[in-house]
Amino acid sequence: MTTPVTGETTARVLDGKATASAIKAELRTRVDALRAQGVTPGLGTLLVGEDPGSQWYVAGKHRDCAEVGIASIRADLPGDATQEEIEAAVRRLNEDPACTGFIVQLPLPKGIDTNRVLELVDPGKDADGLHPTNLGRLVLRVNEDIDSPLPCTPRGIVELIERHGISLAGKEVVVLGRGVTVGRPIGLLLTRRAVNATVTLTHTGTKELADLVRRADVVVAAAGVPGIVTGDMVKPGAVLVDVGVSRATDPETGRSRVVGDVSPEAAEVAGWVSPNPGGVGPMTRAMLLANVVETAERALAQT
Ligand SMILES: Nc1nc2c(c(=O)[nH]1)N[C@@H](CN(C=O)c1ccc(C(=O)N[C@@H](CCC(=O)O)C(=O)O)cc1)CN2
Repeated sequence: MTTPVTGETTARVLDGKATASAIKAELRTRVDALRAQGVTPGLGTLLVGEDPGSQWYVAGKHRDCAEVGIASIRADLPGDATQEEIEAAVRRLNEDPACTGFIVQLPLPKGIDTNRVLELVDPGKDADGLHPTNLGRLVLRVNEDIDSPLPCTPRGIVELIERHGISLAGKEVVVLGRGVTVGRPIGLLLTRRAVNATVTLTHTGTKELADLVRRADVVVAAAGVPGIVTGDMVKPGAVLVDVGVSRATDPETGRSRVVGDVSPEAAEVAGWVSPNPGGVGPMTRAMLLANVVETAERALAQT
């Protein structure tokens, strides 16, 4: 038997913007302490191509860095950059002492071997927590502290839920989507002893999706399918975390807007819901900063 997280009919908001702001204020203090000891954390970004979304995300990451006192290093390559040119840029960031952590903005252009690029990143500088070594630690360290970066979006989702006073221990979580940045790693994080949730990972081959979602105390919707979580699929009081980022033109304004995986009716049945935008996105950005600060703190502790 599972218990709904709340019994209310009007969903409360998992406010990612406010939570991210609070985390950034905490990080600012930690960055000041590092700088006082002669260490300036520096985030590098590698952006390939001119995709407007990716450009916007990367610009946001550098604005966030400025806010908390982290230095910024940008490496931008044109959309027709070759595999070799991209790999050379990764090597330069690996070797740059000013860059204490960096990310390769995803997706990379078609034809580029993304796994080969990500595997070249120095695991000690992997600010996204997506290097096989760091993902491997997440697999292996079920019960101990993990002294390496965690994937930003999964970590942000757990923080967002827990900082709203919701315990995940013993909860049934259904995840929609098996992508590398969210769906696959979040189960590893949620099933660590410190969190202790029970997780079902669903994907395009899953049968009876609606029945599985209906049992869930917490739904993490990262399928990238607009409105895939409908009202009839949601247990009253459940926690809905909307990770989907699809784009649609607003019929009233003619402007492009974000459409999530959670339909508006589903949000009415839930106990808690993350707005989209304003939920998981700001938390992803805050967790990237946390990874950079923690890497610098660990390096200082080892000197
Ligand atoms: N190397 C990585 N690439 C990508 C990641 C990632 O974590 N690492 N995730 C996404 C993009 N992403 C960060 O890079 C990201 C997406 C969205 C947001 C965000 O704050 N979104 C806003 C809304 C923005 C809008 O209106 O379009 C929000 O949710 O409020 C931040 C980061 C893929 N690539």
